[in-house]
Amino acid sequence: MSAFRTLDDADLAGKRVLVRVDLNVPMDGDKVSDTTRIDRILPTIREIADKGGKVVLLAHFGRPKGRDDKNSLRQVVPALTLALGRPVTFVDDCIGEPVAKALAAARNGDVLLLENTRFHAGDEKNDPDFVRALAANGDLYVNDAFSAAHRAHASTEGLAHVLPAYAGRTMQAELEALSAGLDNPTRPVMAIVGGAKVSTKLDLLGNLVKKVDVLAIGGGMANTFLASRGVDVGKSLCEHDLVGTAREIEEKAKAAGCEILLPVDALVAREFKAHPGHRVVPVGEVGADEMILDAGPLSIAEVVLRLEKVRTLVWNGPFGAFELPPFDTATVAVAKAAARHVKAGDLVAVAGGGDTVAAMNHAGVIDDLSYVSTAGGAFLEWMEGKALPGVEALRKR
Ligand SMILES: Nc1ncnc2c1ncn2[C@@H]1O[C@H](COP(=O)(O)OP(=O)(O)O)[C@@H](O)[C@H]1O
Ligand SMILES: O=C(OP(=O)(O)O)[C@H](O)COP(=O)(O)O
Repeated sequence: MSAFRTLDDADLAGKRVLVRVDLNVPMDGDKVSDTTRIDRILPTIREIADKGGKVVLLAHFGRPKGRDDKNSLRQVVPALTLALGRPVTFVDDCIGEPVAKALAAARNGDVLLLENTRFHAGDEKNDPDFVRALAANGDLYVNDAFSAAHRAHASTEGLAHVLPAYAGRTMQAELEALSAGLDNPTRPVMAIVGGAKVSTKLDLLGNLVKKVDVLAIGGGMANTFLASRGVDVGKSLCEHDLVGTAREIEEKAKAAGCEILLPVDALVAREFKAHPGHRVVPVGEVGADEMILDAGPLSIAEVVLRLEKVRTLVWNGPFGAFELPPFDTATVAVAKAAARHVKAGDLVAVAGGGDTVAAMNHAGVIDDLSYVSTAGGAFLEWMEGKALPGVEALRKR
């Protein structure tokens, strides 16, 4: 018996179904640059619509402080409509009159997308009044946003306590695939953690080092660790106030017998743009006006060599600013090496995260890894063995 109620258990016909999805998709200007998160929620949307429910999509975008055009979900409507092949009605708010009016005008099977839930501070605060305001426009709640399930927010957690709650098809599929691939991982296990969300992911590395044999660190995360070792990282993305936490993680890793791999060389540039004129330097020789934008060739070789030895790889966060060539070099080289090992049958490789998925697509390995999750932070927390609030709230009580 499933631990969750699923769409199989829901009577959807004629119901207003609040569906939490993750539309925090990578953008190139005002266009969605990778539609994986959109593609993965289509089965849930179609099933609810085809069974006669009114689909009311709830999602966040970015980390806005209040309402702003840059973080409006309106910009996702064309890509969602195209992928779904059905009209999507955009509603300019996620609570109150505008939603009630749009629902009154909607027919069974229609799809509505509500504006960014994070335009209201009550979402991230899981404020009971905001939960009630969201719930006022729904009869049922479906959570299909595994990739946001590590957040105990009103739209990811609070709603499950006030409306009949169900796991969506992607939520089910993610949990099943991750369990099948990683519940009993074959050792040695290597984790790669890179990317830009340093402050929110740094803390969880303290537990991750107890679960893995090697932790290779890239991206802005690596710069913070390099700074904690006294390396001058110039103008690189780096959380200088977290160098103490980075040091503590290194100590925890040592105690747990987990080896930490940091870049020894880097691609640096003065400007954050494609082909800006770059140089390869040892990490100790970054100029005061330069930024580390990718790992260098020696660092890539080191990680690729480890892939010969490890049997399981979990990966969140690119090694560099992969959207801007040539700073995709390390991410593409390591992704291709991982795919070769998966093909040879000597590696289970699972990668996840909004931008990581885009990076794996860019490297052309999306179908060659063992599993690609839409989740980054949530996937790492799941890997740590942490209970995810959005998942826990769905459990049958
Ligand atoms: N050295 C770097 N400097 C600046 N940005 C970087 C660097 N390395 C990686 N990034 C950026 O990190 C972003 C992805 O990080 P993150 O959001 O943490 O990953 P995910 O969405 O997969 O969880 C990418 O947009 C990439 O450009
Ligand atoms: O993109 C997301 O996570 P990810 O970058 O870890 O893949 C999720 O939408 C969560 O976003 P948040 O980290 O702003 O809460």
